[in-house]
Parts: sequence; structure tokens; C-alpha cells
Amino acid sequence: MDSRDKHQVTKNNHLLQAMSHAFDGIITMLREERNMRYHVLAAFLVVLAGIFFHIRATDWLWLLLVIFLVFAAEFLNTVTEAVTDLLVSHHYDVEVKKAKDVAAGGVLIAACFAVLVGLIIFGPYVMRLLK
Ligand SMILES: Nc1ncnc2c1ncn2[C@@H]1O[C@H](COP(=O)(O)OP(=O)(O)OP(=O)(O)O)[C@@H](O)[C@H]1O
Repeated sequence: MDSRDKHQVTKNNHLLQAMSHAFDGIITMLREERNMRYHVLAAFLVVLAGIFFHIRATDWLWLLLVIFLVFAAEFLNTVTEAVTDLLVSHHYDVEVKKAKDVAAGGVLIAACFAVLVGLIIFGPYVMRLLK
């Protein structure tokens, strides 16, 4: 990254600069958000299971969909936390509570959907393995 980018408050000048900032965002999520690391670990294990069971192409599509849905929900949750913390600088605020709880609820709904999809895809394979 260009050293001038460190205090940049203007729009990006080119695609590479935009991608560099987006990449910074991904690294920040992995470094600072414990839940994000759990999501990545879960996704890694699910992909290993998919390889192990030789699941079908359509099943891969569903898995990838829910994996990236959970990632996206966690990113939006972190954005909500960062912006609301900036607004009230750690003072209790009923609207901040609402925003944070709703954002966290979004992650929970996405994670529940991911678990359901995982059960539907891997359930039959696991049952066959146990027979
Ligand atoms: N400034 C605030 N005003 C009101 N409620 C707050 C505030 N900050 C945090 N909370 C409450 O505490 C909860 C957890 O806060 P926060 O989301 O910042 O922590 P977290 O542990 O990073 O959450 P997550 O596990 O979702 O990443 C919120 O869902 C909200 O209910």
C-alpha cells in the first residue's frame, strides 16, 4: 500500500487502490474479530467434509452460498459495531443497542440457515457411514 493511503479520506483513484483497502478490511476482520475466525474455521471443516464425502456440484453451490452469506453478515455486524461505537463513544444508547442486536441477529439467522443446509447435505452421508 502507498504510504499516502494511511490517512486517505478521499475516494479511491483506481481499482488497485480500492482492492488494497478492501483487502485491508478482510485482514482486519481476521485479526480483530474472534467470531470471524470461528466462521472461517467452520467453513474450512465443512469444505474438508465436502471433499471427504465427494458431495455433488449443486451441494457445493449451497455450501458456498451459506458460507459467504455468514461471512457477509459478520462483516455487516462489524460495520454496525464500528459505526455505532463511533457515534456514542461507548456510552449506553438504546438505539445503539437496537442496531447492534439486530446486526447480531442477522448473523445468527445466517448461521442457523448454514447449519440447516449442512444437516440436509451431510446428514445422509453421515447416516450411510454409520450404518
Ligand atoms: N453503546 C451501547 N449502547 C447500548 N447497548 C450496547 C452498547 N454497546 C454494546 N451494547 C450491547 O452489548 C451487546 C454486545 O456489544 P458488541 O456488539 O459491541 O460486542 P461484541 O462482543 O463485539 O458482539 P459480537 O459478538 O456480535 O461481535 C450488543 O448487542 C448490545 O446489546
